[in-house]
Amino acid sequence: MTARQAYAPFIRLENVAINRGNRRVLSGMMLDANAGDLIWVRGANGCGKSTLLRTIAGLLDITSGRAEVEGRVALSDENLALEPNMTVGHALKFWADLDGGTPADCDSALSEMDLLSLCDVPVRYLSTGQKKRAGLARVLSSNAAIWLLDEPYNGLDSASSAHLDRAILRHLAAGGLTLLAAHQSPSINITQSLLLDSSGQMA
Ligand SMILES: Nc1ncnc2c1ncn2[C@@H]1O[C@H](COP(=O)(O)OP(=O)(O)OP(=O)(O)O)[C@@H](O)[C@H]1O
Repeated sequence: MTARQAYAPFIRLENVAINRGNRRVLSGMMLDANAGDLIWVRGANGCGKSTLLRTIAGLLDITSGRAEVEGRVALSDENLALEPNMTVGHALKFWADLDGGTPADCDSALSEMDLLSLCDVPVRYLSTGQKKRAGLARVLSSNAAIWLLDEPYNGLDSASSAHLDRAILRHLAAGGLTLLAAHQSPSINITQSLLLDSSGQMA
């Protein structure tokens, strides 16, 4: 959390259930996550990890239970959410502006995700790994207290993974909160893991 964020972030889920279409995808979700926490969300394909992150981001409604999210949220998932025709630099500054970040936040995120040399390249020309790094740079430059990272290491080379780890650690040390959905354990220390079984319940 930076000085610009007045309140400590938290996420509380109490017996949350989420339907998608006519199907119950998640049920019985409980979570109490606070500033400085790194929560690893894990489970088999289709168990509901992305659904959980998208719900906390406010993109999906809960069906029952109680969900409280305090703090600005930034989500990185398979949807890049950067305008394909803008250059990387402009696209990031556009979003940072909306998300409470500054041009300086953008420059440091571009540097951290090794994108400075691609600043003037249209987003649509980026490779898979470069797109992933650009999506993560959007989160890093957002000034959000809560980072929701869906499979953030997929497609990243080892240098970029190490940069991301450092950025997460700095975010946590500054009072941020991170939920990270991944099949592999993160290489940095987690606070707790949230294991979902194949029927979308906490295992
Ligand atoms: N729009 C939708 N309508 C109905 N069902 C959906 C919709 N989107 C996802 N689902 C279903 O919700 C379930 C959970 O999907 P989700 O993407 O959250 O899983 P996941 O754990 O992130 O999977 P993976 O590890 O493969 O990324 C899946 O069974 C999926 O088919």
